Amino acid sequence: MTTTPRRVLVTGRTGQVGRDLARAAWPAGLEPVVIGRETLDLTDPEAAEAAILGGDIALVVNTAAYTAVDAAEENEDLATRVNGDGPRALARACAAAGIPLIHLSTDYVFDGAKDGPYVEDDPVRPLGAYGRSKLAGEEAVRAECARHVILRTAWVFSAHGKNFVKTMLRLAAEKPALRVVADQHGCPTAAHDIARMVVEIARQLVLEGREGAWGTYHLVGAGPTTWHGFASAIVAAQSARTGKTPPVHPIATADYPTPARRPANSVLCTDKVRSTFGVTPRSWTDTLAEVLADVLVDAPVEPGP
Ligand SMILES: NC(=O)C1=CN([C@@H]2O[C@H](COP(=O)(O)OP(=O)(O)OC[C@H]3O[C@@H](n4cnc5c(N)ncnc54)[C@H](OP(=O)(O)O)[C@@H]3O)[C@@H](O)[C@H]2O)C=CC1
Ligand SMILES: Cc1cn([C@H]2C[C@H](O)[C@@H](COP(=O)(O)OP(=O)(O)O[C@H]3O[C@@H](C)C(=O)[C@@H](O)[C@H]3O)O2)c(=O)[nH]c1=O
Ligand SMILES: [Mg+2]
Repeated sequence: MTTTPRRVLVTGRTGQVGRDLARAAWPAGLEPVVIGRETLDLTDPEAAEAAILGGDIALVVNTAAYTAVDAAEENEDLATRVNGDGPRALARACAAAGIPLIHLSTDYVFDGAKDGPYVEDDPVRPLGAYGRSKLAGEEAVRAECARHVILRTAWVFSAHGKNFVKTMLRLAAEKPALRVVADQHGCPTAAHDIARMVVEIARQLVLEGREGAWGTYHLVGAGPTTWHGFASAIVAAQSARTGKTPPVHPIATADYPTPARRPANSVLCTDKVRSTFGVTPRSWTDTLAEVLADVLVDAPVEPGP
């Protein structure tokens, strides 16, 4: 006997996580419907209703967001409309349709002053406009849709889109040396690893009808590092292929001025998501190797002069 698969609406089709959710291995009972801005612009609350109500949807996964951290300082209104008001409209529509919402958030809701990994109920205090806008989204989701799973992830990388890995590959090809901050600690996370775990959580919520696990979870790659540590690993892997090894100099945050302030420590503890959903985030060193292989197949990085 076959049953009709349950439809899971995924936003952010062109984004890192949305793209990998489209490519992920979904169980037979779930059918991802991955949509982009042209179908659901998060700044249009009526679009959220239209996409969810009457769409025969069993779950929504919201990966779409305004993610330009520095630009958000000058565009906080737009960032807040996309990251705060957009999720509010989605959450309202989910509640009206009687379905749960998985919503992605960020380590940048924390101020970075904690000594040690952040747990889910640690106090939040974003340092910048992007973090404030994402915090507004978390609060709106909690207020509007009781059946929610908020997943805070961090330092997302993939072979596609804009991310730190792609930036470092480009700089390593162009520059004789790199300078990267060594006093900001966090957890690099591969988009395909997020996608794999989101699918498993979706399976439990929809196919097992799991109730009672609603709330906020940290979901990041295993193995804390610094941006300098991350950059060094990227460049080392790259130089094994190109034979070029530009040095990666550790610098202080003060020596790399940016419009947005970033947390000095945003290492997240993943015990809660592991014990609740039985998912195990993979080491970023392993997933980095997979992403680099993908980058080089898709768009070989030119060697520098
Ligand atoms: N990237 C990172 O390092 C981190 C990301 N996160 C969170 O994880 C989630 C996924 O991030 P990631 O995949 O990297 O994001 P990307 O920046 O790769 O993609 C963002 C997506 O959001 C879409 N989007 C932007 N504005 C709108 C809008 N007004 N209406 C509809 N869609 C819109 C973009 O569409 P378009 O192509 O049309 O612009 C794109 O598909 C986000 O919630 C983000 O805040 C959390 C921690 C780290
Ligand atoms: C390019 C470059 C950056 N840096 C620093 C700047 C900054 O402190 C750090 C990371 O820079 P990026 O701008 O790539 O990363 P950033 O945009 O801060 O990445 C963040 O994006 C949002 C969406 C999130 O939610 C966060 O989890 C996080 O992934 O590296 C250097 O030190 N040297 C360099 O050459
Ligand atoms: Mg950035």
